[in-house]
Amino acid sequence: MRYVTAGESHGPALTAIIEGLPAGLTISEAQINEDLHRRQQGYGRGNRQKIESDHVEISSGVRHQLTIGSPVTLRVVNDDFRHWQEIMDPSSEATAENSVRKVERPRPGHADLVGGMKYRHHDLRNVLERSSARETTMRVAVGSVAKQLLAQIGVEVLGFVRQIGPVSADPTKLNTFADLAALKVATDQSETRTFDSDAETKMKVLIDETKKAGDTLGGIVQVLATGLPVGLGSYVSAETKMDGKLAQAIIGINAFKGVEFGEGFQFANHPGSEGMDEIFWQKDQGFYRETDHLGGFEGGMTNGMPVNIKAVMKPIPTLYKPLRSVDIKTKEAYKANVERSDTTAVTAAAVVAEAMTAITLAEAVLDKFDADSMARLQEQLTNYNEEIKNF
Ligand SMILES: Cc1cc2nc3c(=O)[nH]c(=O)nc-3n(C[C@H](O)[C@H](O)[C@H](O)COP(=O)(O)O)c2cc1C
Ligand SMILES: C=C(O[C@@H]1CC(C(=O)O)=C[C@@H](OP(=O)(O)O)[C@H]1O)C(=O)O
Repeated sequence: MRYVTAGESHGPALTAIIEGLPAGLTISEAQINEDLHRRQQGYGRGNRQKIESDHVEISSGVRHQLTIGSPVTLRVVNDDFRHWQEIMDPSSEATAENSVRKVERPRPGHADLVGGMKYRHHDLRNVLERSSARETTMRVAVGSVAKQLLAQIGVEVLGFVRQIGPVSADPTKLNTFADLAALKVATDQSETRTFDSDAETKMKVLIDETKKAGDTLGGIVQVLATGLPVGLGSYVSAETKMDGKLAQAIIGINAFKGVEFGEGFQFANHPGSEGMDEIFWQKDQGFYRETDHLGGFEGGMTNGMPVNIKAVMKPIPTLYKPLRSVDIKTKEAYKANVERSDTTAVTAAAVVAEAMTAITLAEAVLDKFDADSMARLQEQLTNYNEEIKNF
Protein backbone atom coordinates (compact mmCIF):
# COMPACT_ATOMS: atom_id res chain seq x y z
CA MET A 1 0.00 0.00 0.00
CA ARG A 2 1.18 3.51 -0.72
CA TYR A 3 -0.56 6.87 -0.63
CA VAL A 4 -0.05 10.45 -1.64
CA THR A 5 -1.81 13.56 -0.38
CA ALA A 6 -2.27 16.84 -2.24
CA GLY A 7 -3.74 20.21 -1.42
CA GLU A 8 -2.99 23.58 0.14
CA SER A 9 -4.31 24.86 3.46
CA HIS A 10 -6.53 27.58 1.90
CA GLY A 11 -6.91 26.00 -1.54
CA PRO A 12 -10.15 24.51 -2.87
CA ALA A 13 -9.73 21.00 -1.45
CA LEU A 14 -7.43 18.30 -0.07
CA THR A 15 -7.06 14.94 -1.79
CA ALA A 16 -5.46 11.56 -1.07
CA ILE A 17 -4.99 8.56 -3.34
CA ILE A 18 -4.33 5.16 -1.77
CA GLU A 19 -3.01 2.35 -3.94
CA GLY A 20 -2.58 -1.32 -3.01
CA LEU A 21 -5.54 -1.92 -0.71
CA PRO A 22 -6.88 -5.47 -0.92
CA ALA A 23 -10.14 -6.02 -2.81
CA GLY A 24 -13.10 -6.78 -0.58
CA LEU A 25 -12.19 -4.46 2.29
CA THR A 26 -15.30 -2.88 3.83
CA ILE A 27 -14.86 0.89 4.08
CA SER A 28 -17.24 3.04 6.08
CA GLU A 29 -17.37 6.70 5.05
CA ALA A 30 -19.05 7.46 8.40
CA GLN A 31 -16.03 6.03 10.20
CA ILE A 32 -13.65 8.27 8.21
CA ASN A 33 -15.84 11.27 9.05
CA GLU A 34 -15.78 10.36 12.72
CA ASP A 35 -11.97 10.31 12.68
CA LEU A 36 -11.87 13.63 10.82
CA HIS A 37 -14.16 15.04 13.51
CA ARG A 38 -11.89 13.65 16.27
CA ARG A 39 -8.92 15.49 14.69
CA GLN A 40 -10.85 18.77 14.66
CA GLN A 41 -11.83 18.58 18.31
CA GLY A 42 -9.77 19.66 21.29
CA TYR A 43 -9.36 22.42 23.83
CA GLY A 44 -6.96 25.15 22.69
CA ARG A 45 -7.51 25.05 18.95
CA GLY A 46 -7.96 28.30 17.02
CA ASN A 47 -10.82 29.76 15.02
CA ARG A 48 -10.06 27.91 11.76
CA GLN A 49 -11.77 24.82 13.20
CA LYS A 50 -14.99 26.83 13.53
CA ILE A 51 -14.94 27.40 9.76
CA GLU A 52 -14.12 23.84 8.70
CA SER A 53 -16.37 20.81 9.14
CA ASP A 54 -14.33 18.12 7.44
CA HIS A 55 -16.26 15.53 5.46
CA VAL A 56 -14.81 12.98 3.07
CA GLU A 57 -16.00 12.20 -0.42
CA ILE A 58 -14.86 8.84 -1.86
CA SER A 59 -14.65 9.11 -5.62
CA SER A 60 -12.87 5.92 -6.76
CA GLY A 61 -11.89 2.39 -5.84
CA VAL A 62 -14.97 1.58 -3.75
CA ARG A 63 -18.36 0.13 -4.78
CA HIS A 64 -21.15 -0.27 -2.23
CA GLN A 65 -18.65 0.17 0.63
CA LEU A 66 -16.25 -2.52 -0.68
CA THR A 67 -12.84 -1.86 -2.24
CA ILE A 68 -12.37 -3.32 -5.71
CA GLY A 69 -8.56 -3.29 -5.75
CA SER A 70 -8.14 -0.06 -7.75
CA PRO A 71 -6.78 3.20 -6.27
CA VAL A 72 -9.07 4.82 -3.69
CA THR A 73 -9.49 8.60 -3.93
CA LEU A 74 -10.52 10.63 -0.88
CA ARG A 75 -11.38 14.34 -1.00
CA VAL A 76 -12.12 16.91 1.69
CA VAL A 77 -13.24 20.42 0.74
CA ASN A 78 -11.65 23.43 2.49
CA ASP A 79 -14.62 25.57 3.54
CA ASP A 80 -12.22 28.48 4.19
CA PHE A 81 -11.36 28.61 0.44
CA ARG A 82 -14.32 30.93 -0.12
CA HIS A 83 -12.47 33.60 1.92
CA TRP A 84 -9.21 33.02 0.00
CA GLN A 85 -10.53 32.57 -3.51
CA GLU A 86 -8.79 35.65 -4.87
CA ILE A 87 -5.43 34.69 -3.38
CA MET A 88 -5.56 30.92 -3.89
CA ASP A 89 -7.56 30.42 -7.11
CA PRO A 90 -5.63 27.89 -9.24
CA SER A 91 -7.05 29.10 -12.58
CA SER A 92 -7.25 32.91 -12.53
CA GLU A 93 -4.24 35.03 -13.49
CA ALA A 94 -2.10 36.85 -10.93
CA THR A 95 -3.08 40.51 -10.66
CA ALA A 96 -1.43 43.53 -9.06
CA GLU A 97 -4.09 43.32 -6.36
CA ASN A 98 -3.53 39.76 -5.26
CA SER A 99 0.27 40.00 -5.49
CA VAL A 100 0.14 42.97 -3.07
CA ARG A 101 -0.80 40.41 -0.45
CA LYS A 102 2.47 38.52 -0.77
CA VAL A 103 3.88 36.97 2.39
CA GLU A 104 7.38 38.35 2.89
CA ARG A 105 7.73 37.97 6.63
CA PRO A 106 8.95 34.49 7.62
CA ARG A 107 7.64 33.12 10.93
CA PRO A 108 10.27 31.54 13.20
CA GLY A 109 9.60 27.83 13.75
CA HIS A 110 7.80 27.46 10.41
CA ALA A 111 9.07 26.27 7.03
CA ASP A 112 8.68 29.83 5.61
CA LEU A 113 12.27 31.12 5.35
CA VAL A 114 14.09 27.89 4.46
CA GLY A 115 11.31 26.83 2.08
CA GLY A 116 11.54 30.22 0.32
CA MET A 117 15.30 29.88 -0.06
CA LYS A 118 15.08 26.27 -1.24
CA TYR A 119 12.31 26.69 -3.86
CA ARG A 120 13.25 30.30 -4.74
CA HIS A 121 9.83 31.52 -3.62
CA HIS A 122 9.70 35.25 -2.90
CA ASP A 123 6.05 34.95 -1.88
CA LEU A 124 6.28 32.75 1.21
CA ARG A 125 2.60 31.85 0.86
CA ASN A 126 3.81 29.25 -1.65
CA VAL A 127 5.62 27.57 1.27
CA LEU A 128 3.22 28.02 4.15
CA GLU A 129 0.17 26.79 2.26
CA ARG A 130 1.60 23.29 1.96
CA SER A 131 3.73 23.17 5.12
CA SER A 132 0.59 23.88 7.18
CA ALA A 133 -0.72 21.00 9.27
CA ARG A 134 -4.03 21.38 7.45
CA GLU A 135 -2.61 18.54 5.32
CA THR A 136 -2.84 16.18 8.31
CA THR A 137 -6.59 16.03 7.54
CA MET A 138 -5.76 13.65 4.68
CA ARG A 139 -3.34 11.60 6.76
CA VAL A 140 -6.20 11.05 9.20
CA ALA A 141 -8.55 10.08 6.35
CA VAL A 142 -5.99 7.58 4.99
CA GLY A 143 -5.26 6.44 8.55
CA SER A 144 -8.96 5.79 9.11
CA VAL A 145 -8.98 3.46 6.09
CA ALA A 146 -5.83 1.77 7.46
CA LYS A 147 -7.51 1.38 10.87
CA GLN A 148 -10.57 -0.18 9.24
CA LEU A 149 -8.31 -2.69 7.46
CA LEU A 150 -6.42 -3.46 10.68
CA ALA A 151 -9.65 -3.84 12.69
CA GLN A 152 -10.78 -6.52 10.23
CA ILE A 153 -7.68 -8.56 11.16
CA GLY A 154 -8.00 -7.96 14.90
CA VAL A 155 -5.60 -5.01 15.26
CA GLU A 156 -6.69 -1.90 17.21
CA VAL A 157 -4.80 1.43 17.22
CA LEU A 158 -5.49 4.39 19.53
CA GLY A 159 -3.81 7.76 20.04
CA PHE A 160 -4.41 10.03 23.02
CA VAL A 161 -2.76 12.78 25.07
CA ARG A 162 -0.25 12.17 27.87
CA GLN A 163 0.89 15.70 28.56
CA ILE A 164 0.10 19.31 27.61
CA GLY A 165 2.82 21.79 28.56
CA PRO A 166 4.13 20.59 31.93
CA VAL A 167 0.79 19.03 32.99
CA SER A 168 1.04 15.27 32.75
CA ALA A 169 -1.69 12.60 33.03
CA ASP A 170 -1.11 10.11 35.86
CA PRO A 171 0.24 6.99 34.08
CA THR A 172 -1.12 4.64 36.77
CA LYS A 173 -4.66 5.67 35.71
CA LEU A 174 -4.02 4.04 32.32
CA ASN A 175 -4.11 0.64 34.07
CA THR A 176 -7.79 1.11 34.93
CA PHE A 177 -8.76 0.55 31.27
CA ALA A 178 -9.34 -3.09 30.40
CA ASP A 179 -8.85 -2.57 26.67
CA LEU A 180 -8.37 0.05 23.96
CA ALA A 181 -12.13 0.26 23.32
CA ALA A 182 -12.72 1.50 26.89
CA LEU A 183 -9.75 3.87 26.66
CA LYS A 184 -11.09 5.23 23.36
CA VAL A 185 -14.50 6.02 24.90
CA ALA A 186 -12.82 7.90 27.77
CA THR A 187 -10.35 9.86 25.65
CA ASP A 188 -12.95 10.69 22.96
CA GLN A 189 -15.10 12.23 25.69
CA SER A 190 -12.22 14.32 27.02
CA GLU A 191 -11.70 17.86 25.67
CA THR A 192 -7.97 17.35 26.04
CA ARG A 193 -8.10 13.75 24.74
CA THR A 194 -6.62 12.35 27.94
CA PHE A 195 -7.62 9.54 30.31
CA ASP A 196 -7.04 11.46 33.56
CA SER A 197 -9.87 13.89 34.40
CA ASP A 198 -7.83 15.63 37.14
CA ALA A 199 -5.04 16.35 34.68
CA GLU A 200 -7.63 17.50 32.14
CA THR A 201 -8.87 20.22 34.50
CA LYS A 202 -5.30 21.47 35.02
CA MET A 203 -4.54 21.28 31.29
CA LYS A 204 -7.54 23.47 30.47
CA VAL A 205 -6.57 26.08 33.07
CA LEU A 206 -3.02 26.11 31.69
CA ILE A 207 -4.27 26.48 28.09
CA ASP A 208 -6.50 29.42 29.11
CA GLU A 209 -3.65 31.15 30.95
CA THR A 210 -1.20 30.54 28.12
CA LYS A 211 -3.66 31.89 25.54
CA LYS A 212 -4.22 35.00 27.65
CA ALA A 213 -0.44 35.52 27.81
CA GLY A 214 -0.24 35.26 23.99
CA ASP A 215 1.87 32.13 24.22
CA THR A 216 1.52 28.51 23.06
CA LEU A 217 2.04 24.94 24.30
CA GLY A 218 3.37 21.60 23.11
CA GLY A 219 3.01 18.23 24.77
CA ILE A 220 3.28 14.47 24.57
CA VAL A 221 0.99 12.04 22.75
CA GLN A 222 0.85 8.28 23.14
CA VAL A 223 -0.22 5.63 20.64
CA LEU A 224 -1.01 2.01 21.52
CA ALA A 225 -1.59 -0.78 19.00
CA THR A 226 -2.78 -4.25 20.03
CA GLY A 227 -3.41 -7.59 18.28
CA LEU A 228 -0.48 -7.34 15.86
CA PRO A 229 1.02 -10.46 14.34
CA VAL A 230 4.52 -11.35 15.53
CA GLY A 231 7.31 -10.57 13.07
CA LEU A 232 6.31 -7.38 11.21
CA GLY A 233 9.57 -5.75 10.16
CA SER A 234 13.01 -7.34 10.25
CA TYR A 235 16.39 -7.16 11.96
CA VAL A 236 18.27 -8.01 8.73
CA SER A 237 18.66 -4.47 7.35
CA ALA A 238 18.38 -1.06 8.99
CA GLU A 239 15.64 0.19 6.68
CA THR A 240 13.42 -2.85 7.30
CA LYS A 241 13.15 -2.27 11.06
CA MET A 242 9.51 -1.66 11.94
CA ASP A 243 10.21 0.61 14.91
CA GLY A 244 12.45 2.70 12.63
CA LYS A 245 9.65 3.05 10.07
CA LEU A 246 7.21 4.12 12.79
CA ALA A 247 9.70 6.68 14.11
CA GLN A 248 9.94 8.21 10.63
CA ALA A 249 6.14 8.27 10.28
CA ILE A 250 5.70 10.01 13.64
CA ILE A 251 8.51 12.53 13.24
CA GLY A 252 7.04 13.34 9.82
CA ILE A 253 4.08 14.96 11.60
CA ASN A 254 4.33 18.77 11.74
CA ALA A 255 6.00 20.00 14.94
CA PHE A 256 7.07 16.55 16.23
CA LYS A 257 10.55 16.56 17.74
CA GLY A 258 11.03 13.24 19.53
CA VAL A 259 9.71 9.69 19.66
CA GLU A 260 10.25 6.79 22.05
CA PHE A 261 9.17 3.15 22.32
CA GLY A 262 8.20 1.48 25.58
CA GLU A 263 10.24 2.91 28.45
CA GLY A 264 12.01 5.11 25.90
CA PHE A 265 14.30 7.76 27.40
CA GLN A 266 13.68 6.25 30.85
CA PHE A 267 15.87 3.28 29.82
CA ALA A 268 18.84 5.48 30.69
CA ASN A 269 17.78 5.44 34.36
CA HIS A 270 17.42 1.66 34.78
CA PRO A 271 19.75 -1.36 34.73
CA GLY A 272 19.18 -4.11 32.14
CA SER A 273 17.55 -6.38 34.73
CA GLU A 274 14.60 -3.93 34.86
CA GLY A 275 14.30 -3.19 31.17
CA MET A 276 13.71 -6.47 29.28
CA ASP A 277 10.52 -8.49 28.79
CA GLU A 278 11.21 -12.00 30.08
CA ILE A 279 10.01 -14.97 28.04
CA PHE A 280 7.45 -17.55 29.21
CA TRP A 281 5.68 -20.50 27.52
CA GLN A 282 2.39 -22.33 27.97
CA LYS A 283 1.01 -25.09 25.76
CA ASP A 284 -2.29 -23.38 24.85
CA GLN A 285 -0.70 -19.93 24.38
CA GLY A 286 2.80 -20.58 23.05
CA PHE A 287 5.49 -18.04 23.95
CA TYR A 288 4.38 -14.93 25.83
CA ARG A 289 5.57 -11.97 27.98
CA GLU A 290 4.23 -10.48 31.16
CA THR A 291 5.69 -6.99 30.64
CA ASP A 292 6.07 -4.54 27.74
CA HIS A 293 9.10 -2.43 28.68
CA LEU A 294 10.34 -2.64 25.09
CA GLY A 295 7.12 -1.21 23.60
CA GLY A 296 6.39 -4.22 21.39
CA PHE A 297 9.69 -4.56 19.50
CA GLU A 298 12.75 -6.80 19.56
CA GLY A 299 15.20 -6.63 16.67
CA GLY A 300 12.95 -4.13 14.88
CA MET A 301 10.18 -6.78 14.73
CA THR A 302 6.80 -6.78 16.45
CA ASN A 303 7.03 -9.32 19.28
CA GLY A 304 3.31 -9.79 19.96
CA MET A 305 3.10 -7.29 22.82
CA PRO A 306 1.27 -3.97 22.34
CA VAL A 307 3.16 -1.38 20.34
CA ASN A 308 3.65 1.55 22.71
CA ILE A 309 4.84 4.86 21.27
CA LYS A 310 5.21 8.26 22.90
CA ALA A 311 6.12 11.38 20.97
CA VAL A 312 6.69 15.02 21.79
CA MET A 313 5.26 18.00 19.91
CA LYS A 314 6.96 21.38 20.16
CA PRO A 315 4.85 24.40 21.17
CA ILE A 316 2.88 25.99 18.30
CA PRO A 317 5.36 28.37 16.61
CA THR A 318 2.93 31.21 15.76
CA LEU A 319 2.47 33.33 18.87
CA TYR A 320 0.21 36.27 19.63
CA LYS A 321 3.21 37.50 21.61
CA PRO A 322 5.30 38.00 18.47
CA LEU A 323 8.80 36.66 17.86
CA ARG A 324 11.53 38.59 16.09
CA SER A 325 12.18 38.02 12.40
CA VAL A 326 13.34 39.86 9.27
CA ASP A 327 11.39 40.88 6.15
CA ILE A 328 12.87 39.00 3.15
CA LYS A 329 12.40 41.98 0.78
CA THR A 330 13.30 45.03 2.88
CA LYS A 331 15.62 43.13 5.27
CA GLU A 332 14.07 45.15 8.08
CA ALA A 333 13.58 43.57 11.47
CA TYR A 334 9.94 43.22 12.50
CA LYS A 335 7.73 41.55 15.06
CA ALA A 336 5.08 39.33 13.52
CA ASN A 337 1.42 40.02 14.13
CA VAL A 338 -0.96 37.11 14.08
CA GLU A 339 -4.54 36.88 12.92
CA ARG A 340 -5.35 33.44 14.31
CA SER A 341 -3.57 30.30 15.46
CA ASP A 342 -3.95 27.31 17.75
CA THR A 343 -2.76 27.77 21.34
CA THR A 344 -2.06 24.06 21.37
CA ALA A 345 -2.88 21.25 18.93
CA VAL A 346 -1.66 18.26 20.92
CA THR A 347 -5.21 16.85 20.98
CA ALA A 348 -5.36 16.90 17.17
CA ALA A 349 -1.81 15.62 16.87
CA ALA A 350 -2.71 12.53 18.94
CA VAL A 351 -5.26 11.60 16.25
CA VAL A 352 -2.67 12.26 13.54
CA ALA A 353 -0.09 10.08 15.35
CA GLU A 354 -2.71 7.32 15.61
CA ALA A 355 -3.31 7.63 11.85
CA MET A 356 0.40 7.53 10.97
CA THR A 357 0.88 4.45 13.17
CA ALA A 358 -2.09 2.71 11.53
CA ILE A 359 -0.85 3.55 8.02
CA THR A 360 2.65 2.25 8.75
CA LEU A 361 1.40 -0.96 10.36
CA ALA A 362 -1.13 -1.58 7.55
CA GLU A 363 1.63 -1.12 4.96
CA ALA A 364 3.75 -3.72 6.80
CA VAL A 365 0.90 -6.25 6.99
CA LEU A 366 0.08 -5.82 3.29
CA ASP A 367 3.78 -6.18 2.35
CA LYS A 368 4.25 -9.36 4.36
CA PHE A 369 1.19 -11.34 3.22
CA ASP A 370 -0.58 -11.98 -0.09
CA ALA A 371 -3.12 -9.20 0.16
CA ASP A 372 -4.84 -8.99 -3.23
CA SER A 373 -8.05 -10.02 -1.51
CA MET A 374 -9.17 -9.31 2.03
CA ALA A 375 -10.45 -12.87 2.53
CA ARG A 376 -7.10 -14.34 1.43
CA LEU A 377 -5.25 -11.99 3.77
CA GLN A 378 -7.44 -13.15 6.67
CA GLU A 379 -6.90 -16.85 5.78
CA GLN A 380 -3.15 -16.38 5.68
CA LEU A 381 -3.07 -14.53 8.98
CA THR A 382 -5.06 -17.31 10.65
CA ASN A 383 -2.53 -19.91 9.41
CA TYR A 384 0.45 -17.72 10.28
CA ASN A 385 -0.77 -17.01 13.82
CA GLU A 386 -1.42 -20.74 14.33
CA GLU A 387 2.13 -21.54 13.23
CA ILE A 388 3.55 -18.89 15.59
CA LYS A 389 1.48 -20.24 18.50
CA ASN A 390 2.84 -23.76 17.89
CA PHE A 391 6.47 -22.67 17.42
C1 LIG B 1 -2.64 19.35 14.14
C2 LIG B 1 -1.63 20.46 14.08
C3 LIG B 1 -2.07 21.79 14.12
C4 LIG B 1 -1.16 22.83 14.06
N1 LIG B 1 -1.62 24.11 14.15
C5 LIG B 1 -0.74 25.14 14.07
C6 LIG B 1 -1.19 26.50 14.19
O1 LIG B 1 -2.38 26.79 14.34
N2 LIG B 1 -0.26 27.48 14.14
C7 LIG B 1 1.07 27.20 13.97
O2 LIG B 1 1.87 28.12 13.95
N3 LIG B 1 1.53 25.95 13.87
C8 LIG B 1 0.66 24.90 13.91
N4 LIG B 1 1.14 23.62 13.82
C9 LIG B 1 2.58 23.37 13.71
C10 LIG B 1 3.17 23.75 12.36
O3 LIG B 1 2.46 23.14 11.30
C11 LIG B 1 4.65 23.31 12.27
O4 LIG B 1 5.33 23.64 13.43
C12 LIG B 1 5.34 23.97 11.08
O5 LIG B 1 4.74 23.52 9.87
C13 LIG B 1 6.85 23.71 11.00
O6 LIG B 1 7.14 22.35 10.90
P1 LIG B 1 8.07 21.62 11.99
O7 LIG B 1 7.58 22.10 13.34
O8 LIG B 1 7.81 20.16 11.77
O9 LIG B 1 9.48 22.03 11.75
C14 LIG B 1 0.23 22.54 13.91
C15 LIG B 1 0.67 21.21 13.86
C16 LIG B 1 -0.25 20.17 13.95
C17 LIG B 1 0.24 18.74 13.91
C1 LIG C 1 -6.23 24.21 9.34
C2 LIG C 1 -5.74 23.43 10.29
O1 LIG C 1 -4.69 23.75 11.08
C3 LIG C 1 -3.91 24.87 10.76
C4 LIG C 1 -2.49 24.47 10.90
C5 LIG C 1 -1.59 25.63 10.85
C6 LIG C 1 -0.16 25.37 10.65
O2 LIG C 1 0.60 26.34 10.45
O3 LIG C 1 0.27 24.20 10.69
C7 LIG C 1 -2.04 26.93 11.02
C8 LIG C 1 -3.46 27.25 11.21
O4 LIG C 1 -4.01 27.60 9.95
P1 LIG C 1 -4.85 28.95 9.74
O5 LIG C 1 -3.83 30.04 9.73
O6 LIG C 1 -5.56 28.79 8.44
O7 LIG C 1 -5.79 29.04 10.91
C9 LIG C 1 -4.25 26.04 11.70
O8 LIG C 1 -5.60 26.31 11.72
C10 LIG C 1 -6.32 22.13 10.59
O9 LIG C 1 -5.73 21.43 11.44
O10 LIG C 1 -7.34 21.76 9.95
